[in-house]
Amino acid sequence: TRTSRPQRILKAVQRKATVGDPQSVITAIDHFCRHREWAMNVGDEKGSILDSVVNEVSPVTVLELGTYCGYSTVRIARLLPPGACVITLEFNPDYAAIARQVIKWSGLEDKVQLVEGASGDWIPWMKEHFGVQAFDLVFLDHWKERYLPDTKLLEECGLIQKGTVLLADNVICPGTPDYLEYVRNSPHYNSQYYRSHLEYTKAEDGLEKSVFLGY
Ligand SMILES: O=C(NCCCCCn1ccc2cnccc21)c1cc(-c2ccc(F)cc2)cc(O)c1O
Ligand SMILES: [Mg+2]
Repeated sequence: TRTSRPQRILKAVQRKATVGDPQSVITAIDHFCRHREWAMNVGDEKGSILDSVVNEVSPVTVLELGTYCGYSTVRIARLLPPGACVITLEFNPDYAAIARQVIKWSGLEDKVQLVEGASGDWIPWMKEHFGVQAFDLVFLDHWKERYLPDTKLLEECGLIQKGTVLLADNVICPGTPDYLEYVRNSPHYNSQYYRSHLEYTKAEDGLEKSVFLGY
């Protein structure tokens, strides 16, 4: 097919969603991915859990690892008060280009900083480049084998402090066994599993919420 799946998702947003209305962007993507083509957005069911964690944490600075088309970026940013922002990292330039347009359509570009690159390269520069002290919330949704090394890197860089909440997608499907073992057995984290389903399917998946307790 000439167009990519992210391009078709953007088309669905431009056809069905209202400019400046984040909820209509979310609804348009969920409808397209449930009824037309599956795609790896966190989706509506796990998305509601994400919403509740964002509301509970009321973060000022959020780090999202894995933007894809910007679906979860929009879900998070729409709940942030003025002055709060989400820094979202995307490795794939084609995904990033689509996400920028989806975020713009939702009218949330002032609350979002989209950065292109690999987590391992960017995390050590976050403090210096963005003037971030520590993140209040980190949403992990990128390469599943990078969840653990990047959590350790965030710790080493002082970007995780007492009270920082890590929320990880796909801890069952595709699965992140080494990450789960780490946060569930570490005395420095208080971890909780939110059982759900893989986006737009009946397969089990879930989110793991881990609160850093300090050293
Ligand atoms: O792979 C997934 N996501 C990651 C995509 C690539 C991220 C690349 N990337 C972005 C930022 C970044 C920074 N540094 C390095 C790399 C970086 C994913 C997969 C499934 C899935 C797929 C098939 C299936 F049969 C069942 C489930 C479901 C999900 O919800 C997912 O999230
Ligand atoms: Mg995911």
